[in-house]
Amino acid sequence: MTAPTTKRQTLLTVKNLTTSFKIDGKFYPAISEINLKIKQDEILAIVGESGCGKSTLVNSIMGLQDPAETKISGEIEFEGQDLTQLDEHTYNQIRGAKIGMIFQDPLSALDPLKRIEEQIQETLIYHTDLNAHERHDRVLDLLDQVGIADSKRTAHQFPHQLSGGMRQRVVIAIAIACKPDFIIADEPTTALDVTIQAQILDLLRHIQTENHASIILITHDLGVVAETADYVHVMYAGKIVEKGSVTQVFNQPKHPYTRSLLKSIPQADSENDDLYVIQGSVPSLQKMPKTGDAFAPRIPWIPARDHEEHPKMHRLADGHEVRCTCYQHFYFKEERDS
Ligand SMILES: Nc1ncnc2c1ncn2[C@@H]1O[C@H](COP(=O)(O)OP(=O)(O)OP(=O)(O)O)[C@@H](O)[C@H]1O
Repeated sequence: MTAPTTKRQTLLTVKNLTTSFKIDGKFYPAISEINLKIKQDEILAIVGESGCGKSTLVNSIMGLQDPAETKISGEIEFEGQDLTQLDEHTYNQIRGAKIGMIFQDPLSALDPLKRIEEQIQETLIYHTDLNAHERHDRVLDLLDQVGIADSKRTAHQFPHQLSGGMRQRVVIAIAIACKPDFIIADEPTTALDVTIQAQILDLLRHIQTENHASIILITHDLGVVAETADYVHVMYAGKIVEKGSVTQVFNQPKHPYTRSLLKSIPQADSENDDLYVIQGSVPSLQKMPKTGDAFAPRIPWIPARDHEEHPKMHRLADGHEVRCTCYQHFYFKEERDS
């Protein structure tokens, strides 16, 4: 983990971002009031369970949503440009060159009919002036960089001839081909075995240090956050409910959702192997309450008066913020019952 400093330059600033999807002719927000900053050389983890809006957030940053079905408001400032205002042509020049993307499932991210070399070369052809010879060298160099031992052989193979971990290394090679300042990794280890997961996380950390890249790491796994990130934003029902350094959030979690997530991580030294289960689920977009704390229905033993009607972010310490004042009154149900 990189020690947080305040001297680095801000690379990406998201201001008051809302992304809504059209469902049966009406727009419903999937994420709203999103404010975040990422500086050079930082790894920011976005964590939350399925449906809380993590992918919507990164797809909005990457401009990957269908404009006919999506409404975006707010600003996404990257290297002095507001990405929400870009046309498709300009976006294409940024994607791949300045922002690299690593997807969850390497198999669907790769073209099954093309050799690995051709797939890496495509990015180089689009974004660089390298000649064929230089591109070939760069492909081998990239495969070396992502820890593929026999780069010449792998360059010649098709995706189905590689293991899941090798395929994800290839996807990472494509993402870093043009040395982007910024990488978005959307659940990069979810489809992989536990031992391979650790290797891929090591690789991401290595790339961040070597290339001085900033990384947004999307995950539902707090273990991954603790291992890899400098900062963490916890999302619930389309909003950031807690943000801070990994140390702040892990040592002094405040929001009831963060505390529940942390309680769900199996403890190596605990005699109790049962996982803590947070009852309920993230509401669908049509059922999302317009006011009140969206997490309140999952902690019904906390009285309504302890939640804010329009929950705001509250500053707890430098960089550490929590949504809604309910954290001041929260306790786990078992604590009351015991
Ligand atoms: N194109 C779309 N049209 C309509 N609703 C959508 C669309 N994409 C996502 N949603 C809805 O937006 C909400 C957030 O989804 P999103 O995929 O961003 O969550 P997530 O946290 O990334 O979940 P997962 O971990 O399962 O990918 C969900 O309720 C989802 O059903």
